[in-house]
Amino acid sequence: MTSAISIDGVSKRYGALQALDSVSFSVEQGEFFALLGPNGAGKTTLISAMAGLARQDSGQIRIMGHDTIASARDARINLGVVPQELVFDPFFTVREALAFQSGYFGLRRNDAWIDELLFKLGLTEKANANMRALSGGMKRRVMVAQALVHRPPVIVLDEPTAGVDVELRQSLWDFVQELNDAGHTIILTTHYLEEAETLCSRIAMLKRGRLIALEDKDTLLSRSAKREVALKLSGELPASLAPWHARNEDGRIVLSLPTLSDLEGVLTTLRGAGLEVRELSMLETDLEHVFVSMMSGEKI
Ligand SMILES: Nc1ncnc2c1ncn2[C@@H]1O[C@H](COP(=O)(O)OP(=O)(O)OP(=O)(O)O)[C@@H](O)[C@H]1O
Repeated sequence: MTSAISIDGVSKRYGALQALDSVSFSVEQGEFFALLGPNGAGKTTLISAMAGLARQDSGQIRIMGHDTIASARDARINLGVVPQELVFDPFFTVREALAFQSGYFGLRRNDAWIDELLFKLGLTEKANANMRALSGGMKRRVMVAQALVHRPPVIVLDEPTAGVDVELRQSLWDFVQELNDAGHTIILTTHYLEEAETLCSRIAMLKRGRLIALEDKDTLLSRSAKREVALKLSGELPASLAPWHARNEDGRIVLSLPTLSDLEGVLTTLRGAGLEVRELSMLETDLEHVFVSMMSGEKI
């Protein structure tokens, strides 16, 4: 099956700044994929190149098999991008904005789908309101609707929940999840790691324009999962275990073990030192921890 998105050796410079450095990866059809990275990592640059808004210096991007440069129009028709910034014409009503966007894709009779989008995104009552009169969250919903007017199979959301309240965030995710269930491929960039953790099945991480990780969420989590152990002891931690001492937390000593099987040795050492283990628990690792570790260059 053709990949939804295939990115092959894509590089882009802005003057002396290498915004993207030989980035390659593919997103398969039907995936819910997360693209994570700190500010300035190159996420928006990559999305702009996918959408044909910026041109890479080298490398190739294909959307549903269509090259974003050689077959720009076919590539664009297959892609819906919800931009990070709110871009709109303040003089249009919501419905007009969506009709205009449909026209851009050559769709003249698109009212039924526009009505459905308005309904699904809770915008029905705002259909005839001017864009400038909408709250930020409502404008954000219109951005999502705009990206979907041409029913693209591949949908990219560039930090869609920035500045969006909890309730809207949840309804937005329900809707995006519905689209994914219906077979749409979703690529999401977000700073809310818990969103990526709950929604996405595969995660790519960019750092200074380079792809530093690309893995199944579960693999990524299990790479460092459950290797921290919190202990309450009857006395001081023996000096021989000091190298594994990560921190103290809530009156407990947290050890960071290279592998889980090292726990056996730890317990033997503690017994040998005549110490009683009053409490022992494994600490769960969440994506946030993995992310921060990888971004700080720490080995996990
Ligand atoms: N048009 C441009 N001209 C010059 N430099 C640019 C331009 N667009 C982006 N950059 C630079 O390229 C780098 C990557 O930016 P980009 O916006 O792609 O990162 P990002 O990962 O999307 O960050 P954020 O999370 O802040 O949106 C940054 O250092 C940015 O300053």
